[in-house]
Amino acid sequence: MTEEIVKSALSKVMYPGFTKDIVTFGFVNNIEINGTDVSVTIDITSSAPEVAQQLKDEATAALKSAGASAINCNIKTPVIPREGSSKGKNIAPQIKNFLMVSSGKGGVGKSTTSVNIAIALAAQGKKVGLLDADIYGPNIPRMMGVDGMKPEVNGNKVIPIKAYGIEMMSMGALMEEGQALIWRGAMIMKAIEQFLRDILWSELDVLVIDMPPGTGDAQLSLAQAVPVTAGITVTTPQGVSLDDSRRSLNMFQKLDIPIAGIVENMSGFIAPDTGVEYDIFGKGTAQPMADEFNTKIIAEIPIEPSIRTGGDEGKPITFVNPSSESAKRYLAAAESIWATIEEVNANGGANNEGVQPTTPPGVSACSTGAAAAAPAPKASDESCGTGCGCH
Ligand SMILES: Nc1ncnc2c1ncn2[C@@H]1O[C@H](COP(=O)(O)OP(=O)(O)OP(=O)(O)O)[C@@H](O)[C@H]1O
Repeated sequence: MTEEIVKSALSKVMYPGFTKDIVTFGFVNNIEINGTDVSVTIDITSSAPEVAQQLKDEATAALKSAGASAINCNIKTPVIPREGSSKGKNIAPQIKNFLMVSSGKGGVGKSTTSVNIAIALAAQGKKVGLLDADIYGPNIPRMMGVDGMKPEVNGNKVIPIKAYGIEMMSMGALMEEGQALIWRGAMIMKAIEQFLRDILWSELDVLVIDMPPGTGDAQLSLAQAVPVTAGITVTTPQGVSLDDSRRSLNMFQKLDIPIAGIVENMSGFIAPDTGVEYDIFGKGTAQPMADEFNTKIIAEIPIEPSIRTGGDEGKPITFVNPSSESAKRYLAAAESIWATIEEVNANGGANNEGVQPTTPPGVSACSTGAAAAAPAPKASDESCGTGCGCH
């Protein structure tokens, strides 16, 4: 037996429900050969016992017909979070933690923050996904250097794009530009649910989610679909931005999302020639708001030209220049966020039971115009299909 023979045998084993084999998916690891004895580990993304059993049977049969005698086929499945580590509805249980990145208004640097925090968390050894749920202005693909790249679709699942060591998916990578601009209510809910259910995310330590600006349907849908472990809000130091950010923090409270802190972005300016820091929009002005919400400023990120060029060119500063002042601040913010996530989990985990739709007996929760117009759910459906979360 050789590694080539083993791989060729296993490449005949399709992943259940897909038209692609387990070798192409990259699920086959640790091939050990001793004469005709073969030991392999198959690392899968499903935690369903029947999938593991089917793969074990098919892989063992394939190896046997390729000439192996003693076969040890170890199927590794994702660890489902401990009972009690989070509560309520969770349509993406292979993801351990969810971090919602919000802002009161557009253009304050929410996507820039999401990208750099995601990269910082990955640099600190976490398995990270980055979901661009800013359906109205999906610019994460450009910032991650994968603009225009279409993800691979397999069956009815989409495989996340990989960049800078993290898994990424964006509405921008799935549809034509501007297509989502008129989306409202039920369509947004459906899109958010699909991002979580129909994307083949691996077993992640954390999914960083870049939300659309403001406090609307997308935020509510996300909070109802998964227990969000922590939320951060991004603001600039000007009073008008702070007012809007207050609404964001209020929303976290209403949705039972633990607040991990505030990123004050464009906080001062570091002159690239001298390194001297100047106040432009102000600096430290978010502190009273942090006190009001019993949270903290986890980073003051200055206006730095290389943050913008890094975004435009798809070269995030935290990856390409981790020793820069701004990158150090993103890394410190990521540490602080992780500490909050651990604290939340140590205290029973996130819980979205309180934000599920409540329905008086005999009345459908699908009471919005768009949802009411949707086809009636079949008895076997997991949900009514409108994403209203009523089942
Ligand atoms: N600290 C910073 N220094 C320099 N440029 C920055 C900084 N933060 C963000 N930018 C730039 O400001 C612009 C807006 O940032 P970004 O797209 O991250 O904002 P946003 O809040 O996600 O906007 P929207 O929600 O409207 O999509 C981008 O060109 C980005 O590169």
